This record gives sequence, C-alpha cells and structure tokens, in this order.
Amino acid sequence: MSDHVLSLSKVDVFQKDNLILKNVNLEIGKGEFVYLIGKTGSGKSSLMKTLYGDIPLKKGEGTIVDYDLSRLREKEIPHLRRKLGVVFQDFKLLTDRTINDNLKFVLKATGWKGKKEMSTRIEVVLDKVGMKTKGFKYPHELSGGEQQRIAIARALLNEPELIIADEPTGNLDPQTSVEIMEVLQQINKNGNTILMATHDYALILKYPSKTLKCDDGEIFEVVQKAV
Ligand SMILES: Nc1ncnc2c1ncn2[C@@H]1O[C@H](COP(=O)(O)OP(=O)(O)OP(=O)(O)O)[C@@H](O)[C@H]1O
Repeated sequence: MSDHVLSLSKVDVFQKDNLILKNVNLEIGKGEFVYLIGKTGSGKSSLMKTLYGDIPLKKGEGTIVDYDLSRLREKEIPHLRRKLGVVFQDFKLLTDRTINDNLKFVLKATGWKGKKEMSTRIEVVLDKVGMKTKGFKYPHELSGGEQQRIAIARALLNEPELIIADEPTGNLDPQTSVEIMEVLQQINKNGNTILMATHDYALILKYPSKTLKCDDGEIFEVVQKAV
C-alpha cells in the first residue's frame, strides 16, 4: 500500500468547460496536515470537489484513498465518500433532528445496522470533538463553533483516510476558529490526514504546516517564512 492518501499528476481542474487549474501535481502523505490557500475564486473548492468526486477528473491522473479519479464511476462515488470525511464552511447539519439523529442518519446511510454499535460510535466521535453531552440537542440550540464540532464528528464516523475541510472556520469568530483548529490539530495528532482550505492567515501562522497556494490557474507549495 502506498504511503500517499492523495496523488495528482498533471491534473487539469474544470468547472463545466472552463479550465480553473492547470497541471496540478501534488501528493499528500498519511498523517499530513496540509493547507490550501488562495484568493476567492482561485479554485480551492473546485479542486476539493474534484477530489470527492463532485467534479469529474477529465485530464491527468489522480489517486485518492486508492480510488482512481480518472476512472471513477458514478456508483463508486458513495464508496469513495465513505473513505473521506468532508467538512464545509456552513456545517450542513440536518435541522429537523437532534445531533444524535444527524449522526445516526449518516451511519445508517453508510450501512451500519446494530443499534448498540451505532450509539457507541456516536459517543466516540462526539467525545473526540468535546461534545459528548450535547447529542440530545438540535442544531439550532448550538453555537456555530459547536455545530462545526458536530460536523467534524460526523466526518469522523467512518474512520476516513482523509479529511477534506473547505474553509471550516469561515463562518466563525477568531476565538472559535482557534478552538476548531485545536480540534483539527488533535485529530491530526491522532493520525488523521487533513487537507484544509482557508483564508485565515492568522491560523496558518499560529499552526504552521505544509501550505499549497492556488494562484493564476496553478497550484504550488509556499514556503513559510519564520516569524
Ligand atoms: N458551479 C459552477 N459552475 C461554473 N463555474 C463555477 C462554479 N463554481 C465555481 N465556478 C468558478 O470557478 C472558479 C473557481 O471557484 P472556486 O469556488 O473553486 O474558488 P475558491 O478558491 O474555492 O473560492 P472561495 O474562496 O470564494 O470559496 C471561479 O471563477 C468560479 O466563478
């Protein structure tokens, strides 16, 4: 087995027929924490969508958690998504049910059956994000930061090989952003690989890590200067 959870070679990223990023070459190894930065509209979300099968890979070679992106079939996408944990800026929790039921919904949809196993797994992931006592609440009863913790817990349910987080702190104040970042750092220390798009340079300075930048239709690694 490869040590890479993601490997792209000469990939072009499109939105419909528009070329957004050209000749993308990148590799992410197991256990890495990688930032993806770049101006609004520079292609961060388009790249991430290509990685989780929302945009087809039409040019170049790409492997993600052992799926070949250029040969990915429609019916394989749910299987790929099970091996990825995706976290969005706007949390995307189901508003009509409690946190426990949000998490149970995902487990059932991904093939879990036993009630006991499901509730144990839910407890484990809520504990990882410091929300063990909040499972009975509805999303609207939680703060933005708490909702994002739940979204991270949801991403962890099926022990993903890669977590893709698209501006996870984009809707949060600076203090809450740091708290979410602490959660992501902890998860990374426990062995999870994370790719995180962000606009928040303060976070990158506080938690330095490998950084990729989308600029002018290309992606390259930026070297952080010591501060
Ligand atoms: N659904 C779509 N259909 C066509 N073009 C799109 C679509 N979504 C985005 N684009 C275009 O693709 C380009 C890259 O957008 P993308 O959302 O990937 O950028 P981004 O770096 O994630 O921006 P932001 O930081 O604002 O989220 C932009 O020019 C945008 O207008």
